[in-house]
Amino acid sequence: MIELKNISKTFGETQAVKNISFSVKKGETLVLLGTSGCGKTTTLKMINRLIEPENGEIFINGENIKTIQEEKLRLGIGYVLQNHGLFPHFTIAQNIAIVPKLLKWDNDKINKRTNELLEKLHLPLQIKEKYPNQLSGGQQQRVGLARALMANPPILLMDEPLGALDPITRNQIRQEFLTLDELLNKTIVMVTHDVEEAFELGDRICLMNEGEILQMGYPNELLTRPKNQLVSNFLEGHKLKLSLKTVSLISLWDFFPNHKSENLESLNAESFTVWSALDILQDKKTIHLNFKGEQKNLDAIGLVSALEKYKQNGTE
Ligand SMILES: Nc1ncnc2c1ncn2[C@@H]1O[C@H](COP(=O)(O)OP(=O)(O)OP(=O)(O)O)[C@@H](O)[C@H]1O
Repeated sequence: MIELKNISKTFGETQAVKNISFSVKKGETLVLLGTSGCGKTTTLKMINRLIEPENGEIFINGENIKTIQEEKLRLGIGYVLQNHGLFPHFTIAQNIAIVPKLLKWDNDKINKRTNELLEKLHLPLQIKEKYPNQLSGGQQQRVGLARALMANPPILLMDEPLGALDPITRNQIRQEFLTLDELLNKTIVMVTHDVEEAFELGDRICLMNEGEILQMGYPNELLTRPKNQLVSNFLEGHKLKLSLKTVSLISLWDFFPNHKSENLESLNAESFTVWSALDILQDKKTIHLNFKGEQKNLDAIGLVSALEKYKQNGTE
């Protein structure tokens, strides 16, 4: 779907991107992860030609993007900017309608689609007549996403979409991203410096450093088979949490104590990782779970002991 071949970009003395190549499959979310200044944003902006590379080529669906007229290219690519990028003197409705106006949609169609997206993104319809600075940071960020999704582009580029938000709002919107139907079939390239965000949202991760790719792979691969010490060091402080987030409850199922739940209402074990189960167990003493017709009760001690057994079994 998107393919970068030997791409480089230099600004004056700074080699921002050094001969990188990667591809993103249709429907996949690829996260560009790395510390500030490693070349993530420059890479992203070369995909919609906001920046032109000096070497290399980029293809979308096999077509070299140099041969596609810039405006036409950008109409097929939604772009969510760092700090939302809304125009301050436009109302929310006007901000959201920018691309549909270029596509010459009639007002009725724009209005219907706007309402549909505001609803899906949990935004009240009254905000349409407001200006960006009358909205909270989280609402502005959601509007930025709505604007990018309006014309339902097959590709979405997102630059630190949650960067300016407090951790709680950030976490909340992150969860919404994971379930939003509008994002399900999109090919997404997202930039972040937040390791947990990358592991939660990315199907694959491209870890960058000083304009180069350190490692590209599935979250689990980076965690369990880091290519070198730099990758390992980058993930070091997050390893425990990330590994708990990648272990699912069903992989521990056989190690859970085998007494039946008396409770008729139980949760599907398939929806949980060890991390999310621990999160619930902070408030509740026991979780009632079901998996393939079996029911079990789980408390924090049972969970930790199952995790130990799982590790001893070498299944990690
Ligand atoms: N227009 C520009 N002119 C000069 N230097 C630039 C320009 N854009 C980026 N750079 C430099 O290129 C390097 C890569 O920048 P880039 O914005 O791609 O990094 P990044 O990984 O996205 O960082 P951040 O997370 O801080 O946005 C940095 O050293 C930056 O200072």
